[in-house]
Amino acid sequence: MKIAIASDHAGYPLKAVLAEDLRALGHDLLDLGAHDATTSVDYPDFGRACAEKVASGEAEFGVVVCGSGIGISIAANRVPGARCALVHDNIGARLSRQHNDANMISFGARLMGTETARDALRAFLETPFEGGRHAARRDKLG
Ligand SMILES: O=C(CO)[C@H](O)[C@H](O)[C@H](O)COP(=O)(O)O
Repeated sequence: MKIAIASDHAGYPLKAVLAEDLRALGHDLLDLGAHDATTSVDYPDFGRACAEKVASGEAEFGVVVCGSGIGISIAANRVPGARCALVHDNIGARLSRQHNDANMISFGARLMGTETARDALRAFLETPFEGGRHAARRDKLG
């Protein structure tokens, strides 16, 4: 799958780990930065850039990371067509796909463990949207 990934400086260390996992799984990665943890950058720029790749169809899914996961998910969700879920664990990752058809996932690198994020990302990618009663609700998200 083509997957876009982005972070700010705070999210960079976790983004690097997740990007490596995605490559190892054979996904085609579009890495939109940031490219180091020391240069301070602004999460809205990276959340928007990633969401635009997903909304345009250039990427099937998007992964975004900042310190808390909050700011970069807010930025992503301001792009029409992006459904970015701020996820803290495996069950949230699964539900974001099953019920919300989320096409982006957001993590807080300063708030969650690396292994939990790795596990949640795998769960997100392997879980299908359930459709049914959830489809009309998803459509109402715009
Ligand atoms: O914006 C955020 C909160 O949603 C992110 O966690 C940022 O990564 C954080 O604010 C960056 O903070 P810093 O003190 O500039 O490193």
